[in-house]
Amino acid sequence: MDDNLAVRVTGLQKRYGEKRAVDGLDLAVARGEIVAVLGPNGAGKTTTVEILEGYRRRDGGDVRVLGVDPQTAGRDWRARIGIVLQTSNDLAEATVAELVHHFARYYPDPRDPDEVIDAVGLREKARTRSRQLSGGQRRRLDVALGIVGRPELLFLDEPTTGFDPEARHAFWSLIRGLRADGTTILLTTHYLEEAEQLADRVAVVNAGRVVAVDTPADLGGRQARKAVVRWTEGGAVREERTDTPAAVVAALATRLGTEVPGLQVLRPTLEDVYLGLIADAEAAPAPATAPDAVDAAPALTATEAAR
Ligand SMILES: Nc1ncnc2c1ncn2[C@@H]1O[C@H](COP(=O)(O)OP(=O)(O)OP(=O)(O)O)[C@@H](O)[C@H]1O
Repeated sequence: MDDNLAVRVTGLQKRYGEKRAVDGLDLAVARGEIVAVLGPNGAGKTTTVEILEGYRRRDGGDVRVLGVDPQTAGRDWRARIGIVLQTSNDLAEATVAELVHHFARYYPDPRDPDEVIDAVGLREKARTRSRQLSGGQRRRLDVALGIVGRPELLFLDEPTTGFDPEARHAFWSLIRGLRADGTTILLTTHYLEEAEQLADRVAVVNAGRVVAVDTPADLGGRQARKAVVRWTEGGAVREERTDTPAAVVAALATRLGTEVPGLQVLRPTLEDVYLGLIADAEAAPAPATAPDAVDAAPALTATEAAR
């Protein structure tokens, strides 16, 4: 059944007391795909991921992860998924190498622990105790422990929070390498650039349901949005909305000379589109079923230098 799907969630419900944390969430993740789940604080992302990981029970809906219901899954299933947990304080005295080697022994077909330590950029820190790592280094250790079991499906909950830009780029390369190996990845993030860099598709969650799911390029009709060409003329900023910005720029260059003063071509960034989707979702009364796409135009704020 749906053999090409690593994750299939339909009508997921989870309440904490009166609070509906997840409220009819649908999501499908194909094998080999990277899906980023975006959404504001409290949208229900972590609750959903924890249900998929088998750490929380649901109140309703159907969930299949690698073809199995996580609520009744056993050890074999658990060995096929990778979860990036916060490093336990109990293990603070162990070194990076000890921890990665130790965790590898829990799995039937682990990756080489030393290769994993290299892959997350911790070779220099292999003999360092985990309590002596910086926040970003500790997170890389978390990732190492999540992937050492060679999971078919990896859950990453806000994996690069606290990373410096260089570490974040190194982490993205690591994730692309895992995808190239065929690993399916479900990640939550608040970094829109991270979603754009890594995800094949993004799912936007608001108030416990998915309000849009698409490729980063097409989310919310992004490709179809008009560009804005902006320039300075006669001391004033002028702009034109257009489907053909190159033609507008060429016409301007002919009219004003080759260097058009203050020239900018603006297109909506993923962040613009995301913020527009959330604003629309919050403005709308809760629908009976979540719409696939919302096509109101968010503000254009991004700048893309014209060539
Ligand atoms: N154990 C809990 N008990 C009661 N309420 C909870 C519990 N865990 C989460 N909630 C509530 O459920 C809602 C969804 O929380 P969740 O952590 O899933 O959101 P999130 O999208 O992951 O948010 P963030 O981006 O802040 O991590 C929130 O309103 C939160 O306060």
